[in-house]
Amino acid sequence: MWCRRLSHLQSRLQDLLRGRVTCWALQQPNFKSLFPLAIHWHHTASKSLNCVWQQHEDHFELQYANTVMRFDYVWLRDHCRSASCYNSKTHQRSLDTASVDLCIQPKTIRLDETTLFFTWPDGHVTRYDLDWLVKNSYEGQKQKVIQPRILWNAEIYQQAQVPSVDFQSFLETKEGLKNFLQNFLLYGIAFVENVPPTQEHTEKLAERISLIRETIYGRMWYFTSDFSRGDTAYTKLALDRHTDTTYFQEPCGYNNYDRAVINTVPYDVVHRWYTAHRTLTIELRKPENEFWVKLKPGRVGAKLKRCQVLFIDNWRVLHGRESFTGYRQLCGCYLTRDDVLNTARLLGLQA
Ligand SMILES: C[N+](C)(C)CCCC[C@H](N)C(=O)O
Ligand SMILES: O=C(O)CCC(=O)C(=O)O
Ligand SMILES: [Fe+2]
Repeated sequence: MWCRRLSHLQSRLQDLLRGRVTCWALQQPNFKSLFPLAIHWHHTASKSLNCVWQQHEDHFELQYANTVMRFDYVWLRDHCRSASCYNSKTHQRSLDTASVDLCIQPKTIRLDETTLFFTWPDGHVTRYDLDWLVKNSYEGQKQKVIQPRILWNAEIYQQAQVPSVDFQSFLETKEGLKNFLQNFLLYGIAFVENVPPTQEHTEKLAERISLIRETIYGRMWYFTSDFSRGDTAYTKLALDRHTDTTYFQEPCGYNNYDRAVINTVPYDVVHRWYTAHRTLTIELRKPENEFWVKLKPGRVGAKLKRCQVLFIDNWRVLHGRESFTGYRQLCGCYLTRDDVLNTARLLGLQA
């Protein structure tokens, strides 16, 4: 139902009379009864369509599917999907965006069934399906359900009883992989159980969902407290919660240990940063925000036992450890975010 405040319609009417609004397609017969003047409306679509548009000086306004959308004219020209503007095989734009006149306006706009046709001054015709416009408009995107995320603390996560996925099911079934990724996207961590405790099997798991990112620590890292690298990770010391590789141009996430000297901002901004850092750290160190996992050892003595693999989204969850004694070896790798999200999307998940 297109029901605007009367004052709004009157101001629109004044626009109309001043020639600023060039056309409407209105399917509300009762609309005319609001105004004494007879106004000529383009009834170019089936009555049930209920689609109204206005061509303003600097944008195109469309009301359809209970959404009021506003489109820039350069945008409407730039997103043309005609054969000369768009390669439908590669889904790539052929049109040179920089060639579009920034003051472009359509010469005519026509609605035929559910397609809007824009004819540009050079005669080029761009067609848009109404549903495509809703889906790809700024206003339509705002309504889109974004990937749900569950914010949790230790209690919430424990109570959620999030099931782990079995190694075999993860590797061999779409269902197992999808369930794992669904949990990973919802919580930012997810477990695979029953994994043979070898680097090869861990690598196989990782490659199931992503490319493995090679770094200065190697492709798959297999490390222990031998200080083979000049880093606390290669000791028995505790590690406070953190994320890794904050010193990379494409870090996994931020980390206090590795933070370099702050010398890019003046002292007063530095102090504001420390205050914000303190607020964050207090929150992060609240016991209720710590979820402790005792990773099952894959090897006890000479006996190999199946273990579990934990995947962490470094943009959502930090990791750390307690100090320990005895021999401990950890195997893992860094995954590329784009590829994890791509695998999730290929399985139909919102990521
Ligand atoms: C051992 N492993 C490769 C997993 C991590 C090494 C990370 C070292 C550094 N402190 C950082 O947080 O980036
Ligand atoms: O030893 C662990 O459990 C984690 C070590 C760590 O955080 C790291 O290597 O970055
Ligand atoms: Fe780490």
